[in-house]
Amino acid sequence: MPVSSPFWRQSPPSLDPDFLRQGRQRQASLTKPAGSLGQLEQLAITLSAQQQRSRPAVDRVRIVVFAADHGVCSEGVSAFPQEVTGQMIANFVNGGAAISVLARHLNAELEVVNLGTAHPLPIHDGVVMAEIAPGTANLATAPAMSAEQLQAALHAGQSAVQRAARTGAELFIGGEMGIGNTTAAAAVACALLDLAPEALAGPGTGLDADGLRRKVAVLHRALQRHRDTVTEAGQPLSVLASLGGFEVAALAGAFLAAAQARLPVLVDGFIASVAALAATRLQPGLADWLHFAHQSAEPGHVRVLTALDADPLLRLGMRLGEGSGAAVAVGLLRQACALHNEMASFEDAGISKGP
Ligand SMILES: O=C(O)c1ccc[n+]([C@@H]2O[C@H](COP(=O)([O-])O)[C@@H](O)[C@H]2O)c1
Ligand SMILES: Cc1cc2nc[nH]c2cc1C
Repeated sequence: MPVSSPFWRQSPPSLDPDFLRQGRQRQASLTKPAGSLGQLEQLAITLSAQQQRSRPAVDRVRIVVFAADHGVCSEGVSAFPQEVTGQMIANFVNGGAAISVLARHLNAELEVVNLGTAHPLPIHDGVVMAEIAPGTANLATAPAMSAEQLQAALHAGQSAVQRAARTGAELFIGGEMGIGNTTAAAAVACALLDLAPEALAGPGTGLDADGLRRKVAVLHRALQRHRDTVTEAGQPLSVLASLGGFEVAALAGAFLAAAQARLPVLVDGFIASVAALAATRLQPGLADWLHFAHQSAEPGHVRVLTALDADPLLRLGMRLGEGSGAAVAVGLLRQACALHNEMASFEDAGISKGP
């Protein structure tokens, strides 16, 4: 039997050109001046080509929150203590977190995947256990994870997408929860974009000026510690293993697997976008499958979005993670589909066409 390459080595499919053409023609036929629905027009056209449906829909939304802890927390890089990661896992499944509320109101399915927390948790029904280790190692002093742990995280992302596809999801949202993960995400982005920590580090959950200076110094040490590994060939994977987090790697795996399953992805904030950046560095064709929901208040996000050539739908000053910004943008995708699918054409409505 031939040995197949791992899923992250396989190129995502390209968008269906027939549906792209049909979608453009339909938008041009609707009773509005050409282009007057702005970004909503291309959104509907792209969704139509992604789903290979002339009438795209995002009624069935699957939100997966990947949670994990970070060894770098021992450097004092977060305003919150590490045990909050596990406590929030409980809050997600108990229905009290922001993403729990948004998922309920969207009638979306919410799944929580625990990739490894440092503090023991009571068993919670409804949490998918995919524990890799009780958190990553401290990325300032050691590789955050081994090659095997990286593969386990990528596979955890793929498995979540396979479960989503089995339930007939029409849109995938990958959320994350992990105290300290803005440090890991900033480190990955610095390495991939060759930018200084000052450009990517921000307050995260609410660091003060002293805390932010400490975070920048930790990032400098981390980049120095890993300078040989992160400049090797096969870079995105070595960068993720040296500097990432389990949830960042799982998101990268999930995005790649979603594209392979022809499942459109709505990307959330800073951490999710860094995962998208690593994944598109691995497979540039992934870009066709990603929609960007919002620009986070985390200052480094804009650098990452620019590198991805992304034009996010919203700018609300959100900086929560969990998939919350993406969940808030689902309404826009639904409205883009409704307009595309239900508006009358000039011909049907008997309205004179312009230029
Ligand atoms: O998504 C964002 O843009 C975002 C920006 C800042 C913070 N967060 C969330 O806050 C946590 C990480 O913040 P920190 O300060 O502990 O690194 C993690 O659980 C993220 O989901 C998320
Ligand atoms: C309370 C809290 C909720 C979160 N959700 C995502 N990141 C978070 C960080 C904190 C601190």
